[in-house]
Amino acid sequence: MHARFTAAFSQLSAALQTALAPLLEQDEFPAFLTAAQAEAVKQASGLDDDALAFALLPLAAACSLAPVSEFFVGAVARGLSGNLYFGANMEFAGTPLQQTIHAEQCAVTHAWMRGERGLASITVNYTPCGHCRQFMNELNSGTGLTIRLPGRAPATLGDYLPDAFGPRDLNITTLLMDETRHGLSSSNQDPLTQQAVAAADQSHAPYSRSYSGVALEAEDGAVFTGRYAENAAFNPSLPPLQAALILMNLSGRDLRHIRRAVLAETQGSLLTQWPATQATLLALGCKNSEHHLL
Ligand SMILES: O=c1ccn([C@H]2C[C@H](O)[C@@H](CO)O2)c(=O)[nH]1
Ligand SMILES: [Zn+2]
Repeated sequence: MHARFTAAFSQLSAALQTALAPLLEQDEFPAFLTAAQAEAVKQASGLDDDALAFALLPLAAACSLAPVSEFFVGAVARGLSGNLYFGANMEFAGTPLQQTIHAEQCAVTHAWMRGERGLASITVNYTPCGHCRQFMNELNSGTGLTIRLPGRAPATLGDYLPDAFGPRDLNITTLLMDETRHGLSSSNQDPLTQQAVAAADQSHAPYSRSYSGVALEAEDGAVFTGRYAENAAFNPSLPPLQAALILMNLSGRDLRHIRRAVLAETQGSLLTQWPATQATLLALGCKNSEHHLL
């Protein structure tokens, strides 16, 4: 089991420990449970869907990187498939606070990057901040998304975000997690570049149409990709590097072990991710970053 989970795992009920041990002891626990795995864990532990999501929160929070706040937030997103995806907040020393990833953004992006096409609910160990409420209002579940917090009755995003401003106010109909392709391709045959291009092709950038994606190669050869996710209110948008860092962190790898990085983005568009991407990578000790214009 990855060392970050041991303390949280030891606090779980005996039945839940027995049910989760085979998953956590895999060579690389991917920080999500398939619907079938979640069903088996429910059977073995006697927990229902909601109780299981709450019980998993300490494990999700154990994935937090919080050198600034030392405030460890965990989230578990349930996809329409029934899969359960972990999320945790991630802070980056040596960068502006704007580079921070909230636990809710992490869980949502995790689900999206693994091909989930919508969310049913999200369970969080603290009340979601305004920025997260706005970030989640970009999802195709709209204000109907169920939010579960400790000690509160389940409520919807609409309850937590009354009078919401969202994509429809800007006449946008393709929502976050909707299937989308922009027809982007590149003749460059480098595999890492191709992965960054594929991520850009599936990015959510209906406001700027500045599509972008990132591919990271870890020192052990593993590759992590990230798609850009824009938000109707602009500031809660999540850059493509952050999406890739989410998958790398959740895999259990140290973010200071990036061997090579590629940012692919559309040429001549209004926005660019390049300076911020390069700066955050430098703060993580990665000097080997490339900019591929499409
Ligand atoms: O809804 C919230 C509120 C805060 N945080 C994180 C962001 C930052 O890392 C830390 C302190 O705000 O907690 C979240 O993950 N979700
Ligand atoms: Zn937040």
